[in-house]
Order: sequence, then C-alpha cells, then structure tokens
Amino acid sequence: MSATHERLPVADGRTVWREVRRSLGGRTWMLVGLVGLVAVVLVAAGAGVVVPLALGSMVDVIAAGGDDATPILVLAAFMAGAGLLGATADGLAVVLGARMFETVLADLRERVVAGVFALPQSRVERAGQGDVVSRATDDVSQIGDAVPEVVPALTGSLFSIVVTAVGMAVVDPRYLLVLVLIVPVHVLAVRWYGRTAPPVYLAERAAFADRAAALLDALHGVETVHAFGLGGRHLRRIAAASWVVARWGVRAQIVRNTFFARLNVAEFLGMGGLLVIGFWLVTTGQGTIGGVTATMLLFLRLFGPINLLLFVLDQVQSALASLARIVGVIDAAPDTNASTSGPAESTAPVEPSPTVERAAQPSPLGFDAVRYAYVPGRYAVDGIDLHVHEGETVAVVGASGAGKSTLAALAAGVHESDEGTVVRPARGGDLVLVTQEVHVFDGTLRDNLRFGSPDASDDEIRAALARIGGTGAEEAFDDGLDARLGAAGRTPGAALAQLIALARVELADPRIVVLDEATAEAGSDDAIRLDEAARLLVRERTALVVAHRLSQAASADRVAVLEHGRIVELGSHDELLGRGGVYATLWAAWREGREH
Ligand SMILES: Nc1ncnc2c1ncn2[C@@H]1O[C@H](COP(=O)(O)OP(=O)(O)OP(=O)(O)O)[C@@H](O)[C@H]1O
Repeated sequence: MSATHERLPVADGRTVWREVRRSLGGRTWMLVGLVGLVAVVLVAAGAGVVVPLALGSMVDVIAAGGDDATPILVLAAFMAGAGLLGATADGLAVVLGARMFETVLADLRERVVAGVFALPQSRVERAGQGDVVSRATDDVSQIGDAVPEVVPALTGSLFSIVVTAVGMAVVDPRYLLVLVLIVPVHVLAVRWYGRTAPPVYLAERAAFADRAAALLDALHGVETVHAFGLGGRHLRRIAAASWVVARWGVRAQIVRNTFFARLNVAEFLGMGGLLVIGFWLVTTGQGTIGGVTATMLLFLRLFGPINLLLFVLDQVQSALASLARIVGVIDAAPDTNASTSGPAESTAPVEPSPTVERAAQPSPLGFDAVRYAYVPGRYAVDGIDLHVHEGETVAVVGASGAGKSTLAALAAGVHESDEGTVVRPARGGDLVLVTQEVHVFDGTLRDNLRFGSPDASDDEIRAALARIGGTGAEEAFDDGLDARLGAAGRTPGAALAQLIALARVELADPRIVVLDEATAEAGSDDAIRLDEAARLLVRERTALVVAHRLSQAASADRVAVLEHGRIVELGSHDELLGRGGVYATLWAAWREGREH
C-alpha cells in the first residue's frame, strides 16, 4: 500500500526561505526578543572566558610564592562572580529562546494541518495518512528540538571563539599558531558533512513517514486485519518499514560520528601543538606556567563552542530537511497562506486543473464536459453536462459502476476533473458531501451533531433533528444528547449513524448538499426513515443525490440516468417514466423487486 502512496511535495530552498520570512513577518516583538537574547548570550560567553584567565593568574601567583593570600582570594571571587553571571545568562537565554520559538512552531504546526485540510481530499488520500501525520508530528518536533538551540548556540559560540582567541593572544600571540593546524581540518570536515548529511536526513524523514503509514494502515483496519488473520502480514510490513528507519538512523549516526571524529582529530592536533609551543616558551623563559595553564584551559573551552556550533549545524541540516517537508504541504495548499490558524475554507485545487469555482454562477453546482479517469484512458465519468439549479434536487441513478459516486466526489471536490469544468462554491462550508462512510467521532451525541456548527445550542440541535424527522436519534440513547459515542462509548448502528450524519448537515445548514449514502436495505423501516430525512434535508437546498434506492429518485425534481459515465436520460421522474426508456425499465424492476 505504501508503495502506491504518492508522497506530498517537498519544498525547495527558495520556497522554504519565503515561508520562514512569512512566519517571522509582522512579529516586531520577535526582533526585540532576538536582540535581547543575543545580548544575554554574549554576556554568558564573556563571563566564561574570565575563569581560565583568572585561574592562569592564580597559578602564577602561587608559583611566585609569598604569604599574602589577598590576590588569590580576589581572583577566586572574580571566578565565582563570573561563573554565577554566566550561569544566570545561560538560563535566561534558554527561557527567552523557548518563549520566542515555541510560538513560531505552534504557528507552523497549525499551518501544516490547515494545509492538509486545504488540499483536495484525493491528494491527501494518495499521499497516505503516514506522510501527513509524520509531517505534522516528527518533522515539527525535529524543528522544535533544533530551533531554540540554534540562535543562542550560533551567537554564543561565535562570540566565545573570538573572545577565547583574543584571550590566548593576550597571554601570548604565538599560541594562535595552532589555528594553522586546526582550521583546515575543520573546513574539510564541514565541507564533507555539508555534502553527505542532507540526503541521508531527507531519506530518514521519508522512512519515518512510511513506517507511520504502515502502522496507521494496520491500526485503522484492525478488525479487518484480525478477521482475515492478516496480523502476521501487517507485522512483517511494519517490521520491514521499521528496519528501513533503523538502517537510515544508523547511516545518519555514522555520518554524525565520522564528522565528530574528524573534529576530535583537530582537537588532538591543537592540544599537541599548544603543549609544544608552551614548552618552548617556558623553557626559553619567554612564558610562565600560569600562561600555559590559562592557554590550555582557554583552548579546551574553545572546543565546547566549536563543537556546539558544529552540532547545531548538524541539527540545522536535519531541521532543514523537516522544514522542506512541512513547507511542501503549506506551499501545495496556497489558500492556507492567507490564514495562519484554523482549517482553510476553500477546496481550491493544488495542481493546475481545469476546475474553476464560480460562486456567482446562475447554477450553483454544475458540470461542463467533465471527464475523470481513475486509470488513464478508462473514464469513470465521461463527458458530463449537467447543471443543478438553485433549490433544485437532481437524483443520479444507474447500475453499479456507472459512475454515480465518482460524479458526487467530483461535485464535492474530492476529485479534481481531468477535463471540463466543475462549478461549485468557492467556500468549502457552502457545500457538504455525505457519503456512506459516516464517521462517528469520539464524544457525546451533542458533539457529534454540532460537528459542523460547534456553537449550536441544545435547542438548535433538537430543532434541526425535528426538521428532518430525526428526533429518534436522541431518543435512541437513555442519556440523550449526553450519550457518549465513538471509541470510548457506544457505536450506533449504520442507519442511526447515517441519521446523525444527516442531522449534522441540517444543523450546519450548507447551501448545497451532495448525498451519496446507501446504508439501509430498500424497503426496511430504516430506509424509509432515512429517505424521509434526506428528502427533508434537501427540500430547500440545491442538491445532487446519488439515488441508491429509486425511491430517492422519485422525490427529486429531475433524474439523471448514468451509463458508463455518461448521462443517457435526464428529466423528471414522470417524464422519464412516460418515455419508457432506461429509467422506466429500472423503475419497473425496482418496484417488482420490492413487491416480492
Ligand atoms: N478508486 C478507484 N480506482 C479505480 N477505479 C475505480 C475507483 N473507484 C471507482 N472506480 C471505477 O470507476 C467506475 C465508476 O465507479 P463508481 O463508484 O463511481 O460507480 P457507482 O455508479 O457509484 O457504483 P456503485 O453504485 O456500485 O457505488 C467503476 O468502473 C469503478 O470500478
């Protein structure tokens, strides 16, 4: 299954930059915070250099002998003060960093989710839930781990390196000769890492997505998996996906270790070089033991910031791979760029598509020469011209596989047409699709009913139920609207779930409804109740109804008969019966089926 998944796009560098600028834009307080953060970090770095220099001086005071302890006490006080100042500034930097960046991250996470909502449903389905979930979780966490460290580490480390080098030069500029040894090693290591790491991180992230997809597939279909005894097969698939993650994880770790090993070589060369220079200076009387001590301590301190800087580089690489995947989703759904929170309201297409949305058309829902194929060349919908007028109900009938559900999905924007134009409202909330896959959410009956209109009162909910003759949905449970449904509560039967879905739509009150539901057996009490609810729901709305039971067609204003993706008859129920064509035959067969 994951093999057939078509992953969501990954953004290029330029798009990532544009989105980062957009995220930071309009946040003047961030700039002020950033300046404050840099100032605090610089204080911490400056305080850190005081300790080795004071320690070196202490060694020289002790080596010179003498009874006066005052200079040692002064130096010790200096060191303690600097240590305290450095620790306080470090702590402050962490708090400031977290405050600032968590806000941006929350915004990013919201925009990924909004981006997913704005993508055509079929595009999200093709990508698979694993890809979507891993981008909104793993990838955002990756950035969340990296970002709060990057700014303090970059500024603090760079400043520490400069101050430490100055400190060494103050003791004796000749100590700086070791830089000739270590700088080339660093440059080569960083260049190698910059080439090697990014593709490995990107592949690691993609493997996370595949593993998530395998897990979600198995968990969602757990009952089917058990029923068919497919547990072993799914376990093997998850295990295989986990092994791919593990292999990429190991490769990423090898890259990291190799990189740090090269840095250790630089450290080793530097320490050796300093010892040689120090030995030469002291034995020739040009330096003191205290000077060598201070320089060695400074040099050791230097490697903390250098390693931190390069470690941050590592995190930046990994976070950039995640950012490219996140921005890929945000960028693929252009409408989300306008709003930074909450789901986007439009179902605008992602790829250039012939579908246009014209809110001000005389017909609010329609098809002009629309074709759609699941498999290239085999059109499930093959040249449909049909316009549903304001307030009109058009029923679509036809044999199984004629293309009815595909037409409904095109009307609702689940699929984008391959050819022709689908006219539908620009705002997603104006059109609601009800399919037979009704989802009962984990929550009370009340929560389930007001899913599309969260502020509805109990009176409004009851009024909506009454309008579609669905008060039975509340009466079915002892605790009425407070009844707990979904995974943690009761699971309503298929017909009741369908009634809840219809009431949900009535309450949300969209202008256009597309119905493609067929849960109950024709002729059963449930079917009669659902037919009536659906009829009342579409009564004053513009509606396209896939009539799985022909009783649904009889009450429509017009009926479109579909064969092999084409409309072969179109007219009112009575007109079509009078014509004695395909519809009349279907109707006669259906009536006969019900009578026996
Ligand atoms: N996801 C899919 N992938 C490939 N082909 C599909 C897919 N969904 C439907 N089809 C094919 O497209 C054609 C139209 O299917 P569609 O489900 O729209 O018909 P329908 O009239 O709604 O049938 P039914 O009444 O059985 O639901 C059929 O030939 C079907 O096999």
